[in-house]
Amino acid sequence: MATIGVLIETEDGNVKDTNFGVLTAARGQGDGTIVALMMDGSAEEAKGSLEKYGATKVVQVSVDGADLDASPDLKARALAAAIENFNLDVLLGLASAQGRDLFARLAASMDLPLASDCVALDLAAKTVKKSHFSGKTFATVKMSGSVMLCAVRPNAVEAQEAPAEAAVESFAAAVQDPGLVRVVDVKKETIDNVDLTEAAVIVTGGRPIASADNYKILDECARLLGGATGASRAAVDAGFAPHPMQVGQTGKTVSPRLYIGCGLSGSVQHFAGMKTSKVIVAINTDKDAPIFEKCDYGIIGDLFEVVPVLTEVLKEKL
Ligand SMILES: Cc1cc2nc3c(=O)[nH]c(=O)nc-3n(C[C@H](O)[C@H](O)[C@H](O)COP(=O)(O)OP(=O)(O)OC[C@H]3O[C@@H](n4cnc5c(N)ncnc54)[C@H](O)[C@@H]3O)c2cc1C
Repeated sequence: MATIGVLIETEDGNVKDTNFGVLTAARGQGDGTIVALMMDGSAEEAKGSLEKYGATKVVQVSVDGADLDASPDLKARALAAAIENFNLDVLLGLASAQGRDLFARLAASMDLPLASDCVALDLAAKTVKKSHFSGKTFATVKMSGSVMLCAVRPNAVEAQEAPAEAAVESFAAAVQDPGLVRVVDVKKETIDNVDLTEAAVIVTGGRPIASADNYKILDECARLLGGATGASRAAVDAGFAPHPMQVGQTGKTVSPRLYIGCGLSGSVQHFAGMKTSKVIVAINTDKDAPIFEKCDYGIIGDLFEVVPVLTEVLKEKL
């Protein structure tokens, strides 16, 4: 039976909600020990939320006197030391920008197999299902090696609570910084939006949105649902939205619980980025639009009429 580690990501010191789906994926797949590894934030503060989703140990990983955020290689080395110290058979984490970077360094430094963008896992069989070719296909991949490294697509596994008792520990890794790369500055996206790749709800506007200002109609609806606003490439190319909002083959890959597409034709390139959404709702004036073949619920109507009504209803109900 495997001992499973989960690398926890935080934002502004708080545990991101998307970690809970990864903890859920880890549960029931090993010997019952789930080690949550934290390299930022506070293990003491995170304990309550992590044990609610099944973590049995929460470990603060550090390197004496070092700023791990400034050296991605040092961070990977510290994580490698933690894997060895806690005898992990598997390490799971988020396939976020940070997770993809760190897991790739870890796999290279430890010469271990890595599967990124996983949407389903069978750790006993050492297989994972992962997205391939911009989401056009899914591959089931068999992994070998002493430790499996898997980065899981945010929201791909639905978070389910399973309360456990977690002990908190500290682990100071005795590792050296190879000094190859140093982060000197970090610039965050300036758009006032929840991170698209981790949002549980996304309201996306296509070409007919017609102006940057009109996105406010979608923003209001998305905010009420605690979600983010996205855009199609046609809308981005027309200058109505910045590229960080683009969903699709050449934009972001997302997997929210609810995806509301407003004025999207349903192109394969757009679907490449959002087809693993749990529920897809389409609003389109054309009853023959291809998107109606691919959605769970379709509304034939003008987004400028439908979305404001939806927003008013949400205001009443929420
Ligand atoms: C290599 C490559 C990569 C690409 N990558 C991406 C990508 O990452 N993301 C992406 O989105 N696209 C991508 N594209 C572009 C893609 O092929 C489509 O052109 C694009 O997705 C179309 O955007 P759209 O659905 O917003 O616009 P349109 O195709 O113009 O569709 C608009 C839809 O809105 C409906 N409509 C019109 N008015 C209203 C209204 N008032 N209310 C409701 N519905 C209305 C219309 O009936 C129509 O179905 C890529 C293309 C290529 C070749």
